[in-house]
Amino acid sequence: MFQKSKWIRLPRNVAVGHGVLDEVVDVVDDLHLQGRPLFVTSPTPREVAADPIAEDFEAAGIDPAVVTIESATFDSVEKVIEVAEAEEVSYLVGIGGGKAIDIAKMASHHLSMGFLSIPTAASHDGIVSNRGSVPDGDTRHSVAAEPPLAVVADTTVLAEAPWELTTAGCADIISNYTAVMDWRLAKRLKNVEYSEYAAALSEMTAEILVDNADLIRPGLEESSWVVTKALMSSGVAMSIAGSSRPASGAEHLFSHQLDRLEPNAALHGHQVGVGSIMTAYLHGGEKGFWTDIRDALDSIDAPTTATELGIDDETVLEALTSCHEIRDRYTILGDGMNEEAARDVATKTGVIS
Ligand SMILES: NC(=O)c1ccc[n+]([C@@H]2O[C@H](COP(=O)([O-])OP(=O)(O)OC[C@H]3O[C@@H](n4cnc5c(N)ncnc54)[C@H](O)[C@@H]3O)[C@@H](O)[C@H]2O)c1
Ligand SMILES: O=P(O)(O)OC[C@@H](O)CO
Ligand SMILES: [Zn+2]
Repeated sequence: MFQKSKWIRLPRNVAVGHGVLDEVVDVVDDLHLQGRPLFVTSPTPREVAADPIAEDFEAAGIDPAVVTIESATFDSVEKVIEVAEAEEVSYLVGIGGGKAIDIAKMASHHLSMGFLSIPTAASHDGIVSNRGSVPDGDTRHSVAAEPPLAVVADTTVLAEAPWELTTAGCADIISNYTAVMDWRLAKRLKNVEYSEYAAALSEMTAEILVDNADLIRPGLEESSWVVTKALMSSGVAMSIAGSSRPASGAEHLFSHQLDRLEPNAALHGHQVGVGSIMTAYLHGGEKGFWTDIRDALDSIDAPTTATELGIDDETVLEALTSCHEIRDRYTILGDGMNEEAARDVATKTGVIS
């Protein structure tokens, strides 16, 4: 007897493009959200977007509360929850990079409140996803969180953000190739839950981005359009899967471990991109797919080596040999690489010299 069932939670409104930051009040109105919002932001995104949006709310007779967070930690989530309760707000708005949006969606989840996602950088594929990611003891990966009711992604703002944030978003998408390879491997070897739709969407998203690499150039608003659509599509793949599997495999384990070994050394997207070169090599052997991944990253100015990440070779090896332990997620790393094998893959792919 067929007994399978699931919920797929997706945003109702997605406003993307030139100048849509001016339409946040309209989006809220369209969702019939009442009461006071709490803006969850960080210092630069506050100046770039949260303050101008607050002025629009004030002009509409709504007085938003604002909380600025500095880091993606459980303390930040707690702080947001406390402010939300003290200020008696009705819904949350995450405005910023991946960290501000993650904190907002995790606090919303705890508070059972609606949440809007307003990215100020096309740097990560958590804009739409129902996942939130903060370090937790020895672990570092995303957990279930509130998906946004709406996304407002202004390509003017995203194009003005530092270029490396956009290249990080591209690399987060390019890493979908190896994430899906790991997912299929885990399905074959461990019979993990798998969605062909989510996997296909994730791969197609990476494919379209790579096919449009010529359009991805600094300061070009069309680049933000191309990259943001890919980031949202990848987030939808995660929501369909009900997990980050379509967008997170061993390359993400590697990045999460780097975050623990050397916090804030490089952007999330850049780290997963470099990880993806190495895990593609492990999947494909000496002459294979890994050069396509490296060349795709190179074509959009994303790092392809440890030096470009600003991380030393020994830290790369330590992350490679230990990252399989930080999460119960079967990947090409299996039960872990030894140091010799790690040095071999990192050297042969040119990640270390
Ligand atoms: N939940 C998910 O599904 C998911 C997916 C991918 C990544 N993530 C998480 O997202 C985080 C990475 O996101 P990130 O790379 O955006 O990091 P981040 O949020 O730290 O942003 C990087 C920097 O860019 C700044 N910034 C943002 N917009 C700017 C703008 N317009 N102008 C100038 N500076 C701006 C931020 O203030 C910050 O200093 C990681 O914690 C990662 O785990 C989550
Ligand atoms: O579940 P994790 O590994 O945090 O992945 C989420 C996101 O970074 C995928 O791009
Ligand atoms: Zn990611």
